[in-house]
Amino acid sequence: MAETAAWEHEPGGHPEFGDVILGVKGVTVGFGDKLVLENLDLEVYRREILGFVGGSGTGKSVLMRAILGLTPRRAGTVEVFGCNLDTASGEERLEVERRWGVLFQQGALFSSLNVKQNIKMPMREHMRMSEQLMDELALLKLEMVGLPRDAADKMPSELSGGMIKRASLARALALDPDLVFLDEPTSGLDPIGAAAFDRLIESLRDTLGLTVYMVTHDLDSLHSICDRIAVLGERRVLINGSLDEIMQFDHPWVQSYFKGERALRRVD
Ligand SMILES: Nc1ncnc2c1ncn2[C@@H]1O[C@H](COP(=O)(O)OP(=O)(O)OP(=O)(O)O)[C@@H](O)[C@H]1O
Repeated sequence: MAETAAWEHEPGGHPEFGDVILGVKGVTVGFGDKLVLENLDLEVYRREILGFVGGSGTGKSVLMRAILGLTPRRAGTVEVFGCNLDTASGEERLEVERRWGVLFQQGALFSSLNVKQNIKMPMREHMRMSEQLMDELALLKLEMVGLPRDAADKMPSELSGGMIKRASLARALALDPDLVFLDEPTSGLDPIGAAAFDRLIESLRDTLGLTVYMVTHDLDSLHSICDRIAVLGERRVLINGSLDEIMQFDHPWVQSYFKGERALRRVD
């Protein structure tokens, strides 16, 4: 894993969870005359699994893309590993990018590359390594996410939905990141596949010390692996806290989401 910067050991983190790995302050994003996010604040702490929820179209993906620098912000700052992404030099920004991995909603594997080539892409982009070393590392990542070796030579079109998610996660882990962004990692998986994927995320957090930012609609994931939940609504984070704290929060969307018919039908 990459070395941690000195600032990360400085005091000032969350009393329960630890240092701030991702700090979003006053972020505003809009398209034309429509504001999607306004003056939004959010912190993500070291080694936690943060579940990020909100109604459809509230801006969860937009926020993730704004943090990653793929969608422009109209205001606000984003600090990752203590590095302000607006004032960072090109080299500092690259260093931050080497320390995060991203799993996009549809997996977003390159359809013309096989699984191994997909996993090697970030290595090729960011590191200078021999082809043989990249091959070996790619196979290691496959093993980490529970895919068989022979998946390496398969094209994305030959994979099941669950295998695509795992292959995409293997690519997100290619550079041994400290922070991973997961956009609806269990969507499209059957309940058994989704539960297995949850366990995988949790065990990677435990063994690799990852910090996980996970956009999800999956009530089971929120219940079973998230340490903290943030709820997006009305263009900002309405509340963040433990599941119990969120469930006490008197807001119509929160109440119907966490205590509605589907929530009550969940079997623990
Ligand atoms: N590039 C864009 N141009 C214009 N509008 C956009 C763009 N990207 C997103 N939006 C709008 O921003 C709003 C938030 O979209 P976003 O995809 O972030 O929602 P979401 O919370 O992730 O929804 P879901 O849970 O359904 O995936 C939507 O109204 C969407 O149409």
